[in-house]
Amino acid sequence: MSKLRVAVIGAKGRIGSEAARSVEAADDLDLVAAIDRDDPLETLTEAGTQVAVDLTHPDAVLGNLEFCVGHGIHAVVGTTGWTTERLATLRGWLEAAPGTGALVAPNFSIGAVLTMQFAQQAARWFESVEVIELHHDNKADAPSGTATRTAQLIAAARTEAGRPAQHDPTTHGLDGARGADVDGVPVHSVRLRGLLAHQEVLFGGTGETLTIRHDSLHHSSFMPGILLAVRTVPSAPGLTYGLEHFLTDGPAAADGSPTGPRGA
Ligand SMILES: NC(=O)C1=CN([C@@H]2O[C@H](COP(=O)(O)OP(=O)(O)OC[C@H]3O[C@@H](n4cnc5c(N)ncnc54)[C@H](OP(=O)(O)O)[C@@H]3O)[C@@H](O)[C@H]2O)C=CC1
Ligand SMILES: O=C(O)C1=N[C@H](C(=O)O)C[C@H](O)C1
Repeated sequence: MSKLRVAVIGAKGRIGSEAARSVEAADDLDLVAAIDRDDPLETLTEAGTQVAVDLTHPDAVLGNLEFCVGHGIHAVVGTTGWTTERLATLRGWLEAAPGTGALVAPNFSIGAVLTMQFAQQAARWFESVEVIELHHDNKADAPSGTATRTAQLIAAARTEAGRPAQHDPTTHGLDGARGADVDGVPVHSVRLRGLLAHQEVLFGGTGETLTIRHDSLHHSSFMPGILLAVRTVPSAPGLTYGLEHFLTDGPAAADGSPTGPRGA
C-alpha cells in the first residue's frame, strides 16, 4: 500500500517538531513537507500533500486551513483559539470541498480526552465545578483549548440535567480572581516555567469533592493521537471536533495508545 503523504505546518515549534519526527518514523506515512512561519503554503501542493497537520498559532491557523481545504488537503488541527464562529467558517470551507476532512482536536492525548469525558459524566451530579489549567510559560492563549472545551462540555451536561447556574457568593474581589467565565464555569489559568500541560477539574457537592487531574509530562503524550488522526481523517469528510470521534472500542494497543477504525 502506498504511504500517506503528510505535511506538518509549524514544524519548528515545540509540538510541530515532535510531530514531524513521529510522522517520519511511521512506516505507513511519508513526511513530504515540514514548513514553518516563512515558508510558502504552496510547498504543500508542490509536495503532493494528502494530510496537513497544523500546529502553529491561533492567528495563523485559519489562513492555513483555507489554503488546505481549498486545495483538497485533509487537515489535522491541534492549534487552539477556536470559537463557534471560527468553527463555522471552517465548516463552510469544508462544505465547498466535498470529500475533504478536517479534525480539530483541543487535545490529542488520551488522558486529556478521557478527562473531558469523565468531567462531562460527573457534571450532572455536583453543585459546584471549577477548572484549573496549568501550562508552560510560553503559551499564547488562555484559557487553554482543552480547558475551554472541558468547561463547555460540563456546562452542556449541567443544562441537560436541569442544574441551575452556579452559586457565586463573591461581592468583593479583584478582577480575574474568580477566573474566566466559560459558559458559567470558572476557568483558572496558571503559566509556569517547568510545566507542560496539566488540568484539574474540581467538583463539589454536599460533604464531598471530586478532582479529576491529567498531566501531559512530555510532548510524546500527543503523538499517538496525532498519528491516529492523520490515518483516519482521509475517510472522515467534513468537520470533526474532538479526537474522541476517531476512537473505537477495538482492541487496545499494547502501549495503551488510542486505536481507530483503521487499526491505527
Ligand atoms: N491539540 C493538542 O493536543 C495540542 C495543541 N497544541 C497547540 O499547538 C499550537 C502550537 O503550540 P507550540 O508548539 O507549543 O507553539 P510554538 O510557538 O512552539 O510552535 C508554533 C510554531 O508555528 C510557527 N508559526 C507561527 N505562525 C505560522 C504560520 N503562519 N505558518 C507556519 N508556521 C507558523 C511558529 O513560528 P514562530 O516561532 O516564528 O512564531 C512556531 O515555530 C498552540 O496553539 C498549542 O496550544 C500544543 C500541544 C498539544
Ligand atoms: O499549548 C500547549 O502546550 C497545549 N495546548 C493545547 C490546549 O490549549 O489545550 C493542548 C495541551 O494542553 C497543550
